[in-house]
Amino acid sequence: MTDLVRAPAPVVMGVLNVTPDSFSDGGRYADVGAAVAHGVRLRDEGAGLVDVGGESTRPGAERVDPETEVARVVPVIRELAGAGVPVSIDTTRARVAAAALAAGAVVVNDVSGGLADPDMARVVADAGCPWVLMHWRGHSRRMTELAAYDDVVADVRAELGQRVEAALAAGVAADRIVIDPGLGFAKTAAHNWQLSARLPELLELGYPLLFGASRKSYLGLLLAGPDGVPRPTGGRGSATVATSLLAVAAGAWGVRVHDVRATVDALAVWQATGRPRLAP
Ligand SMILES: Nc1nc2ncc(COP(=O)(O)O)nc2c(=O)[nH]1
Repeated sequence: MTDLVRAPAPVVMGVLNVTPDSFSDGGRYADVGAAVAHGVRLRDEGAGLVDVGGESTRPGAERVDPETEVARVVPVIRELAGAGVPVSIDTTRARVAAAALAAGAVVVNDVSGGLADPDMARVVADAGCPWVLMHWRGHSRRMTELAAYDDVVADVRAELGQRVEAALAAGVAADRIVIDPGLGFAKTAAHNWQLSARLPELLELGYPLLFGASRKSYLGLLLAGPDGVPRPTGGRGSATVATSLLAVAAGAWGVRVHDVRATVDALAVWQATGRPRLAP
């Protein structure tokens, strides 16, 4: 297994959604050949991981059955792994994760942090692979109810801590765990900015942190024009690079992005400048 979690940070995780309805690139890579070509391109641009997802995680997106999800991701993962591309599987289902690992994936990226499928911890523990535990409050359109926090950073930290404890209790090794604040999942734009500004408080949990802001709607709101219309997803690349770089400077282990080259270039500047840190 690739010990990515011990890899020198920062890791750039390139997004490869093989779904017809993902919010920013839905449908573009539904064809296996196109998907594999894009995954290889992301690796060639400097992605340390290519994150393959077969079910849109967009709030309110139609769920797909496990068979469909497996059919979407396994052929792509098998070819990417065969081409030497390190792959993470973006799924909340143990069965899909197991099939993806068997096809050559080396990391499980679980937006539910293990909540959606009680079997996921066993699959990950048996595989001995890294497991990204993202903060999540369920598959739901009811964003406002789910986005109720006293202090979003303290609450996310506490809930991620619970997910970590559950993973450890299930036999997952501590050095295989990566945490993720889950930007945009049961969070308002204000919550996302508070989490971005206070990442060191999440890092106090003692685990590598993956930061996933790429092209998300809160960036569109920030960049809205005078008419109040949010910037479309295709125009959020610069803001994504900026917030990803700031997250790395604050101590993030990795960033999950669509635009790998731009991110890798920005991180090269950060490295050349001596890897300056944001004061906690
Ligand atoms: N670990 C992790 N995984 C994720 N998977 C999907 C999305 C939704 O974005 P997409 O539809 O562009 O993939 N965001 C995350 C995230 O923030 N963190």
